[in-house]
Amino acid sequence: MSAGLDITDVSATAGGESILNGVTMRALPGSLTGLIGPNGAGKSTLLRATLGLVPTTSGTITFVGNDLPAMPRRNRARVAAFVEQIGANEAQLTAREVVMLGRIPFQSVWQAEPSPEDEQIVTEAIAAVDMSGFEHRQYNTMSGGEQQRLQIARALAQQPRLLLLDEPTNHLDVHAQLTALNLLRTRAQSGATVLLALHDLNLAAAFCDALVVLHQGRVVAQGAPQDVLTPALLRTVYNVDATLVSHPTSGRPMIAYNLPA
Ligand SMILES: Nc1ncnc2c1ncn2[C@@H]1O[C@H](COP(=O)(O)OP(=O)(O)OP(=O)(O)O)[C@@H](O)[C@H]1O
Repeated sequence: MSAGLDITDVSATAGGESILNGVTMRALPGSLTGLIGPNGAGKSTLLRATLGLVPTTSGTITFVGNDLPAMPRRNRARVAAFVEQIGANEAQLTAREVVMLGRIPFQSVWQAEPSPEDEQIVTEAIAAVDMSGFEHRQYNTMSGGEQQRLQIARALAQQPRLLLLDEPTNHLDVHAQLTALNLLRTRAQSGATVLLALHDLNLAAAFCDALVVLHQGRVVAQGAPQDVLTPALLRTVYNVDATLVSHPTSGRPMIAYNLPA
């Protein structure tokens, strides 16, 4: 058991097919852990299984030793936040109300209004994703990138010890991508365990402390980005020819891709 998220020998099926096959991985507090792998590898299924949203057929999933999928929903929501790939349909809510949803697990059932502390936390989360001017807009009138930033703010407002995000940089422009990943890194540095599925391997290499590679429902590599992102692995998993160089300022790996000749 670690002080973070431990996934041990987890398998899952859907529609009679094996989707996850003996997945064992760990995400530690203080670290940004990237979950990478091609379309259909099982990334979303693994994130959803972690929160008990899809059933598993074997294995254990614990956070700080507690069985996460088995936790009562409200208790789990006090510990773990999830940004799904496609945001939930909060059609009738304003942007601020969407972010306030992150405070619900902490509000008592007889509480009529959010507390001043809730309001403060929500204001800060909205500011952190550069959305302060949009608070009173209807969520369903907002662009994909604006909605994504608000979903990240909602998760931050939950002040989770475990933060799971499925493609959080989807729809974001380059500045917003860097802002979002920087925010997540800061949360990790303050002690949160952050696990995020990413398609952009250059962002994964630039920000993540550790990477877990899923391929056809199995973990095929995990470790530091510079150890995991090899041309051989990228060829096997993504079927691309990759050339690795160092980022001119950070020294982190950067990848140039080509289709195989
Ligand atoms: N309910 C289901 N019934 C049948 N197949 C499913 C179901 N849910 C997921 N799958 C299949 O499981 C596989 C893994 O899906 P998953 O969404 O976890 O992949 P992913 O790695 O997140 O992919 P992407 O990068 O495209 O988002 C896919 O082949 C998908 O079609």
